[in-house]
Amino acid sequence: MQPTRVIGLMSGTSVDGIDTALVEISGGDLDLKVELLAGETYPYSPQLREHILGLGAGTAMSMADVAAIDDAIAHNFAQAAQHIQIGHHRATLIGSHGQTVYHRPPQGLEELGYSCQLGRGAMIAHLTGITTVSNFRIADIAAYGHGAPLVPKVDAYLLSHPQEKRCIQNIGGIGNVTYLPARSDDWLSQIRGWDTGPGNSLLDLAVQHFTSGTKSYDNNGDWAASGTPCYPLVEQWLSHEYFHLPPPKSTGRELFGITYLHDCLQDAQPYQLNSADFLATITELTALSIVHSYDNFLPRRPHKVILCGGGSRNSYLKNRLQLLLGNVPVSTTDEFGLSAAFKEAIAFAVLAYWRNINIPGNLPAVTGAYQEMLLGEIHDNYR
Ligand SMILES: Nc1ncnc2c1ncn2[C@@H]1O[C@H](COP(=O)(O)OP(=O)(O)OP(=O)(O)O)[C@@H](O)[C@H]1O
Ligand SMILES: CC(=O)N[C@H]1[C@@H]2OC[C@@H](O2)[C@@H](O)[C@@H]1O[C@H](C)C(=O)O
Repeated sequence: MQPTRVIGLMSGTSVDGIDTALVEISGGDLDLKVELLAGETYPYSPQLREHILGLGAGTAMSMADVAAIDDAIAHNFAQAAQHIQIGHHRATLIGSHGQTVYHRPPQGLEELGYSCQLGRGAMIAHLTGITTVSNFRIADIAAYGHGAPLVPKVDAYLLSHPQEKRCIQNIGGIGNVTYLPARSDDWLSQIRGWDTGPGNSLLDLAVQHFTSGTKSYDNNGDWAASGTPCYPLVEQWLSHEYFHLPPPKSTGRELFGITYLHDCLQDAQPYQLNSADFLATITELTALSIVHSYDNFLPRRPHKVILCGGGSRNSYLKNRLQLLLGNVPVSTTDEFGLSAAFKEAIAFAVLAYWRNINIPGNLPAVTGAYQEMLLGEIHDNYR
């Protein structure tokens, strides 16, 4: 059978731009094959980024303003899908995650979760003339799940190993892990995954704070590497209840966003840290929150930790993780043939492909849903 050409579109909690992957997919789950033909990140304009961040952070705006942001995101996503196809045969399917602007985890059985991604799939289908699957999280949430993380099942089929236990650690704005036991008869039910807490969100906000917005992130982690972590502060911050909550769990900028950063800056005042020390301290919080969550919530440490997401390019953070994990080697998915920068976009292409052939996309043991669900709403090509 001919492989299906699919575009994956994703803009994550860093709101830095639209990660776009053009892939060829064949097989189902166990025989899944994915080849990346092209990958590109198309940045948002500074104004649109500001509006999206403002909306997420609770800036008061009218419904008309929200509609304009929603439309602008859909147009940008459609444009990204058009651009990525230049020089290639046309895709027949798009999987669009959209732009998360709000995420509320469920509260037991009392209150379902709520997760809002803007950039309507129907608009993208209309503008591109390509059938588009979008709104992936709602079906899992309706089944009492968190609606996140959704990438673990894709990780399972692309990165699991017959003998090794692996942790696939995404470091985006928020961090999330997929724990993959060695592939055996009942391995799928033993996969775990959760949001570990802050990835780059606090680091990025701190860099913007110290540079009055002239820099948006700590390139390579060089600035943090020139400072020294303040461990009493790291300990204090690690006592936050999120880090002690057992999975399934998910979070977002609602918790680890600007208000959290302001609290951290206030906590740091008595220690009179300079900016480098503060960044080193936030980096240490990120690294330790990841490693502690493995120690607290996994049956045992994995054989390998494999990083992806923009934070995998932060050498200082990567080195700190390696030091804390001792003899467990830390690498990136690039070394396993899967682009660390585009893995999430690729995953939403796969989830759309699965939706189209009626393969469920969530793992109930990860999201907490009571059953497997078909993820995503299909918007036909209206042309
Ligand atoms: N060279 C680099 N050095 C240090 N950090 C980097 C580098 N490149 C990217 N980053 C970090 O990665 C972030 C973007 O990561 P990514 O695109 O994976 O996040 P996201 O997909 O928006 O988030 P999420 O996975 O939470 O949805 C940037 O905001 C920056 O903090
Ligand atoms: C609501 C939302 O967009 N959550 C994202 C976010 O970014 C990282 C972490 O928090 C993750 O759980 C999730 O995304 C990935 C793609 C997922 O669903 O697997």
